[in-house]
Amino acid sequence: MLTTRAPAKINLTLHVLGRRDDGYHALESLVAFSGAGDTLSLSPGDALSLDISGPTSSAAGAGDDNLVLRAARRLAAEISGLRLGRFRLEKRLPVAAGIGGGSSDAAAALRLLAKANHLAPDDPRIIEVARAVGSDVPVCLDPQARMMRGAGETLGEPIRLPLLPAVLINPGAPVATGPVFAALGLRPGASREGAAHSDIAARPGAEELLAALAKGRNDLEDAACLQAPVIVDALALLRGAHGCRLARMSGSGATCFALFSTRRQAVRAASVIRAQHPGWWVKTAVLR
Ligand SMILES: C[C@](O)(CO)[C@H](O)COP(=O)(O)OP(=O)(O)OC[C@H]1O[C@@H](n2ccc(N)nc2=O)[C@H](O)[C@@H]1O
Ligand SMILES: Nc1ncnc2c1ncn2[C@@H]1O[C@H](COP(=O)(O)OP(=O)(O)OP(=O)(O)O)[C@@H](O)[C@H]1O
Repeated sequence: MLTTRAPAKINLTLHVLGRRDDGYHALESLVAFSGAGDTLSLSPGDALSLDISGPTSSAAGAGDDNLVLRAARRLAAEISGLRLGRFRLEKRLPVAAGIGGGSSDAAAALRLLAKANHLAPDDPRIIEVARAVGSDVPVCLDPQARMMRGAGETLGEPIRLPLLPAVLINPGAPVATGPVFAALGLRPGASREGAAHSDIAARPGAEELLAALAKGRNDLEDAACLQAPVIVDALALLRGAHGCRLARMSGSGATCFALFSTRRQAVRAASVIRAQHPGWWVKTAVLR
């Protein structure tokens, strides 16, 4: 049996530069990954199936449209004779949460199928299938911090992040990605004003990175807050936490993250928020 982790994707910045003629939005985003994630295993075989368990399995669904199965079927359509098998997904990440849980699961499925079939992880057919399954899937194929551009298909070199103790919180309101982009009201072909994204060094120091992040933003935050006003409360809680250096929403929401100087501050903030909101998903993480 082959096993891999499907870590949460965090958009440390997310700038929307405009809307392309194909309807997708042109982005610039510094993406990082957290230790929190799902676990996916594959017992290689001829028939394709998926068993799913874990606290958020019912929200993700085990049907044919699960992104694990969609990715596997698409790769099988590309590569005749592809060895498939029985996937087991332990689903822990909140669903429709702005942290790319489904995308990370799809990318994990492609990594496992590559291994089971002795394909290079960067085989062009795998990359093509990743793009077709979802905008966030390519960046999740090799989950390391990097810049993501275009609609998600253009990836920079890995960035070695400094130690960044973080807290991730999800207040439990699912947010669908399409309507949040649509709420920006951009016509195809439109471009947007806004400060350019700061350059990020290959190995930034902590203060250097925090200064670059402070100049950035998440352009989907306002639209997501209108759909799920509880995000405003989540951000306020993080910003008020002792030692919080920066708090922002990830992706199209509703998960928000905060960065701290020390792990102790992050642990303390998480336990305070957990006590105030026992129903929320609250995790400490080190971003990479
Ligand atoms: C917001 C992000 O999570 C940031 O990383 C991604 O851009 C979204 O990635 P995703 O959830 O994998 O998105 P997809 O499943 O490809 O697209 C969902 C919907 O979001 C919109 N969409 C997505 C990506 C993009 N660059 N522009 C868009 O307008 C499209 O309406 C699309 O129908
Ligand atoms: N394995 C999966 N895990 C989570 N959601 C899945 C999965 N397969 C299919 N889905 C469906 O995909 C949709 C998006 O879920 P996901 O958790 O990936 O959203 P997200 O965190 O907002 O993603 P992104 O940050 O990429 O926009 C949900 O409506 C869900 O039902």
